[in-house]
Amino acid sequence: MIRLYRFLKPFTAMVIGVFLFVFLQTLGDLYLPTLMSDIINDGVMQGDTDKILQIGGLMLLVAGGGVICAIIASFLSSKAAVGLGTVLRSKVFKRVESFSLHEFDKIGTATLITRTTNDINQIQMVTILIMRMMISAPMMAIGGIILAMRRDKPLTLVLAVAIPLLGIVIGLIASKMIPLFRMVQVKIDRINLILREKLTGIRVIRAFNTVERESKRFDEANVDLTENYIKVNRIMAFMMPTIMLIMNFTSLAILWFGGIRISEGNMDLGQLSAFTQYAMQIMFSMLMLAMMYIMVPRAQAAAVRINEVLDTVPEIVDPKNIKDSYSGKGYIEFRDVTFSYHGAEEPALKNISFSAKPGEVTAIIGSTGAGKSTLINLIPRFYDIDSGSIIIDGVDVRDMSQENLRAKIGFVPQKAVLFSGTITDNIKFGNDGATDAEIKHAAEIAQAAEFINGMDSGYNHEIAQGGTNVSGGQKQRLSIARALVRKPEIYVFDDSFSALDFKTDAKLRAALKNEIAESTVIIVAQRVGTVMDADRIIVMNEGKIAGMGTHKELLNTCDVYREIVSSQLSEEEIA
Ligand SMILES: Nc1ncnc2c1ncn2[C@@H]1O[C@H](COP(=O)(O)OP(=O)(O)OP(=O)(O)O)[C@@H](O)[C@H]1O
Repeated sequence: MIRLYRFLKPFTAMVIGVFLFVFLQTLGDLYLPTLMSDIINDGVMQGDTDKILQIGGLMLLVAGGGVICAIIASFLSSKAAVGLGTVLRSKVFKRVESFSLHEFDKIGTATLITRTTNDINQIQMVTILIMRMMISAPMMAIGGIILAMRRDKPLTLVLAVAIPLLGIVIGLIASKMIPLFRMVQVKIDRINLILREKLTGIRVIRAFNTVERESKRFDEANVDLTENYIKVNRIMAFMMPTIMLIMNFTSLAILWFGGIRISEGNMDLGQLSAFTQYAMQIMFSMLMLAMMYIMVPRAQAAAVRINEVLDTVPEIVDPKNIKDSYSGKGYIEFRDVTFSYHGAEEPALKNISFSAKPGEVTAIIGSTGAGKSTLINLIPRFYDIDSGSIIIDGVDVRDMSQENLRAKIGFVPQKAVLFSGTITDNIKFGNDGATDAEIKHAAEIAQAAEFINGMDSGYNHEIAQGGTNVSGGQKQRLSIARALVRKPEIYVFDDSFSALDFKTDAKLRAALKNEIAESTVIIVAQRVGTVMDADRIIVMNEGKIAGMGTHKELLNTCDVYREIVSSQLSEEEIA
């Protein structure tokens, strides 16, 4: 956790302020019992009203000052802790943004959300506690002991018994509570994971009537977390009365033995009253230390998880010496590329070699799981390859900056993703500087203009979160328009026409032909009709290239292609 406190630097003045005001408040708290002793001995016992008023006034002043210090310390500590939380959230978010897909696969989205929200909240809460108690608890404990001893040494024997006893009880309770608190984060992760999966898959759950089964799964995780909290609270419920019992017995013992000492003439009433208050302050400070002792490990567990994210070095980073002299505009070359997903036994792609140049359409076809999406995900360097090289415009993608590389590409993913905002916002996502005319033109080419114009607010139509208020085919067309408006050198369409009917698919491809004639186009498709006219068709099979050539060439040379074609087209169409 200490490591995270480096981010408190911008709030140094506030932290110093907290320490200062807590120090002053604690001084006041320690001074009050002495004043109480004076008011009893010099005022009440003597019947001196002036003294009572004088010391009473001073007590009010000290107490009032203490309250003001406490308010200021509370304000500053909250501000510094919330500031720390903001910085941490932003750092974690930035780090997560730089993750390659491999890190997302490895860490998991649900836990990244818990770490950015719940874990950072823990740190925030405990930071307030630490700032407030780090100074006051030890100061009150040590100061209280010294001042109590000054009042009456023999009576401190009562404390010599009570304090270790309290220490043992708190230690025992904490040892049971800390592991339970540590488990909380893991269980919240699980709830988030289930919740996320359920909410995104709600349609499938309803369609397959598995609402009850899924509710049960959620309930199990929920009950698990609840039971954990119940265990914590059970211990807490036991802790508070036990501690109060020890404290009350201590008061009783002090009054008992103090009474004896007063009757023997070794102590006066004022001293006894001050002693009792110091004893309570000592015990109270021990309680504060115990709270820290219990809360800090929980925050520590959260800190470890946050540091894990901050320390994760993304697999894909920009090289030190970025090469930015390109020898072309959109030339792609795969040289003997082999790639495996982490943890996979077999490479997903083996010895892939091909090239594509501007003005050409390269289509990739193959059965599901053949490695088509994997192949095109390597072009924007979503993953790094095991061996071989991917050269774009004469430069290895690993030698380019990710920004420059991706600026060359208009990527239309297999699963169209839209963001909340208007249709214009979503298309503009591809190019912030796009004019209204360019946006409209892109929509027309993508065959989206018709349905956009049919909407009440047209281009200002609000897309719901996750694009749930447009159809699958509309989503695909909007994500194609988003790529078009970018006017990139390379277009990558990952099965982006699959949700379109044959007519729209054909119209879209015809419109695209003129629009992107100068660019390098890579199209992944399942339909033979979509790839037939391509300049080059790559047939993928089990991660390898099974054949490459034009439709006609492949019909003669490639069995896999022939099989795909004959499964989709009639004999006449093939001929
Ligand atoms: N993130 C991943 N982690 C591990 N393995 C993966 C991952 N993504 C894909 N795979 C595996 O890699 C292989 C190729 O998958 P890929 O998605 O490239 O196939 P595809 O040809 O695009 O299939 P489809 O046409 O169904 O989209 C499959 O065996 C798949 O299980």
